[in-house]
Amino acid sequence: MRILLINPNSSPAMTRTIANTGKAAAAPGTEVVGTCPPGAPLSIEGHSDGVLAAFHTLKLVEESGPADGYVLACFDDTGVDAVRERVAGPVLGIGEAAMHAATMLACRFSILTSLERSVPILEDNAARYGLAARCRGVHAAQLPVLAFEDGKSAYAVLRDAARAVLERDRSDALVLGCGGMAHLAPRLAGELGVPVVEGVACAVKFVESLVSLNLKTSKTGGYAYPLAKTPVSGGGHHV
Ligand SMILES: O=C(O)C[C@H]1NC(=O)NC1=O
Repeated sequence: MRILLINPNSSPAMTRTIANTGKAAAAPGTEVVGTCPPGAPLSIEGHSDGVLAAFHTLKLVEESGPADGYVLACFDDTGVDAVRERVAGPVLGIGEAAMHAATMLACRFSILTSLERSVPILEDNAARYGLAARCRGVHAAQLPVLAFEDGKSAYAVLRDAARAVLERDRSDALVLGCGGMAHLAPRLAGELGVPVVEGVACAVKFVESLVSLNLKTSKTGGYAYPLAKTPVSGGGHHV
């Protein structure tokens, strides 16, 4: 099978990190094609970056060859609903994937993301997924997204913030709330003593499973293919 793994921001370093993480998680026989949309913001920090990234991601999907499944590797799950309308295969964002995985491992989980501005977006997503009761809190390490490209300097800040969050929330699992943190998960797991859930690998494995079960995105409701736009003949009169 072929999974298109899209980093919706245009950071080359983060795209490499995400692609490497996805390829390492995939089973033999699963081709993971890692890419990012040219023209998208270098990082996604808040609503307007998200709108721009979703636009360019949608264009990239439409210009890419067919894939059996899709992973969108921005923790805000940017553009997931729109891509689901346009393709047949399963589409999963790393936020939704990681949150669901955490509920299978722990009673309560916390999310640690980059900046405060992302927190309300992720809180709203957890509620939309029906997981607000299991998510004890969403917190920011107060590091810009691109800071995670230099794992060394960001790691200590992230680890200390994670310890504080787990203690404050009394959570028993931690979800990494940024695609750029993917490569830091194994080391954090070793130091924190709780499951550290990272969405890129989770999303690739979930999509892989759905494809292997021949399960695709439903086309009878909210994710139906868009209708062609045909103007009413003689239309254009304003009443
Ligand atoms: O908002 C965040 O921090 C997370 C999100 N931004 C981004 O460029 N990739 C992400 O996963």
